[in-house]
Amino acid sequence: MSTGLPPFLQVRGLARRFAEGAKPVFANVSFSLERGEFVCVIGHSGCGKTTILNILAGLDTATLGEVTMDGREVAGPSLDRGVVFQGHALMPWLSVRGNIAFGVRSRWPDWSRDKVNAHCQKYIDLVHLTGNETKKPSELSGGMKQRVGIARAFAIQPKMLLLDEPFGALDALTRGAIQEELVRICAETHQTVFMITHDVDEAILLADKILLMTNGPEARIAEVVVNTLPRERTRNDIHHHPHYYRIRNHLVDFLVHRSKLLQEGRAEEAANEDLPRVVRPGLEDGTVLGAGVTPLKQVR
Ligand SMILES: Nc1ncnc2c1ncn2[C@@H]1O[C@H](COP(=O)(O)OP(=O)(O)OP(=O)(O)O)[C@@H](O)[C@H]1O
Repeated sequence: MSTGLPPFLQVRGLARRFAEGAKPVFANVSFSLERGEFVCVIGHSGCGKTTILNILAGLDTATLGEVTMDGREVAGPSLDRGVVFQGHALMPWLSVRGNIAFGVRSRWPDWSRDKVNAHCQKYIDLVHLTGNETKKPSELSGGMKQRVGIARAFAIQPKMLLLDEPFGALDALTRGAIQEELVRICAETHQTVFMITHDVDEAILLADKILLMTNGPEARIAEVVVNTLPRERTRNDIHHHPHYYRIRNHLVDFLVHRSKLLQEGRAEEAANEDLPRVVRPGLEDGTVLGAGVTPLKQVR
């Protein structure tokens, strides 16, 4: 239901060009997130997903367009936004606790050592790393390192969490376990999340909305798929839901066929009305998606 307030995160008309005279990697990218929403973005390699995430993080600057979060323009990195990279990017000389404490001390410089440690412990426990506090990254498995990355991002209590394929390098079992932890932590903390993934099942498990990007150059968001599965879902039961395969087939069909057709301007051939809730942000006329998102088609 609309509150009449601007969305928590508003992205308008974003474009990024890396060389003078070259086509932009993506153009007219517009979307919004509400507080507490979990959004995944899916698109082929090179369409600009990481670049968009970096712009949201304040680590890169758009050639055109603007990003506002909580009413303020994003103009540089901030502890209001926590980032988890695929390669976890831990500081190898610091322990598990040290890696997490680093951001916590920056966020709350006045806190005592005991308070910092107690705060870190809460997040170490949350990601089930209790007992590993003094280990260095070299002593941890890939899954444990990724848990440290997640704990570090959550511990600064960011207004928004940005996840760049955080589970891409993990084996299927570890990935599943951490995905479920992420679902649990997000439910407990009502965290707002923007996440890149190549895995459609991961997107259906985690996301409230799935942004589908066409191929680059000049990639754009062609559809916003609203996940109609109940939010209380687990990896083990999700495929029993009657909508599961409809949503999954829609996403796979987009990646296999429609993303390319849309990039070639063949929007009519790419039309697909097989889902109950799909928003097409200004597919033909380039209308900016934002506060005025309109479901152009709702098929039941
Ligand atoms: N700093 C840069 N300088 C020049 N080109 C860049 C730079 N960063 C990204 N690019 C180019 O922009 C395009 C989009 O890159 P980006 O990493 O954002 O894509 P992606 O969708 O995240 O890809 P993947 O799924 O493979 O991670 C690529 O063609 C890449 O080579």
